[in-house]
Amino acid sequence: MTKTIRPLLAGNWKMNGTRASLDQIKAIGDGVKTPLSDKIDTLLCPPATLLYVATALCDDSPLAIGAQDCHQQVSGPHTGDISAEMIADCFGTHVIVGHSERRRNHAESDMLVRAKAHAAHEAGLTAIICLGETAYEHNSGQTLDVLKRELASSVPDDSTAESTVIAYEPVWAIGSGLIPTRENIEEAHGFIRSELVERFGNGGAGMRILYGGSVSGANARDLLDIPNVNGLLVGGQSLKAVDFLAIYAAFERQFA
Ligand SMILES: O=C[C@H](O)COP(=O)(O)O
Repeated sequence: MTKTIRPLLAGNWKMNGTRASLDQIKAIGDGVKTPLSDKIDTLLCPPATLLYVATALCDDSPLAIGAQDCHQQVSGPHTGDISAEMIADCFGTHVIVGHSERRRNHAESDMLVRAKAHAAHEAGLTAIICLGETAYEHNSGQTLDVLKRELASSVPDDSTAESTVIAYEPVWAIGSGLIPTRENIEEAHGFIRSELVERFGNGGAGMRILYGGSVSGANARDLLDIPNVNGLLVGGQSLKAVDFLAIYAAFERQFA
């Protein structure tokens, strides 16, 4: 772990959560109010329907609230979409773009992801840009080729350490209970770091690289111990406060 990079614990609720789940958001917001919260950034991305209420609910908490996607344009005839400006208007500070579920379910290309990340930057949001190989690509030794292509095509030129977070999420590890080996994660994150430094210099050296895919309270500390893992992007285990806070506790142990 590069200790000078401030770690980030981010939760992605995906298409889960209704008003009945607001008590979980409140409990997470309260649970991350600890003496170490000045060393660890925390973020929760509920569905867009809960975004505005969630930001109000966590007003007095260090927990940031973000969205799971944005349109690449500011406004216009795009039924069902939301813009980065709308997220900022709800006091959201981050937006996930290029998650593999959107790349797969909505045929999102690298260039579209790049445009969405750029739109996020223009709105003053931090873009969390997701990358990662499929099981086939993993098994056929193409992981680094995929990461190289996705980094070059999905990350906009205006990216900085403040405006951009990279999330490495092997598609086959998402929701499967499977996790790459420590060596695989170290290699992937080290490769991402070297590509970022080559392209963005100091900005790339300071950019956070999160690992995502079957993260839990049981494996979080081991993951955080891997060089260039600057935080975690959590799906299923972010839905309940008790699970998310168990992962937060691993951050506290690692960075105390
Ligand atoms: O955005 C989160 C990831 O897709 C990971 O999901 P998961 O923790 O349920 O495997």
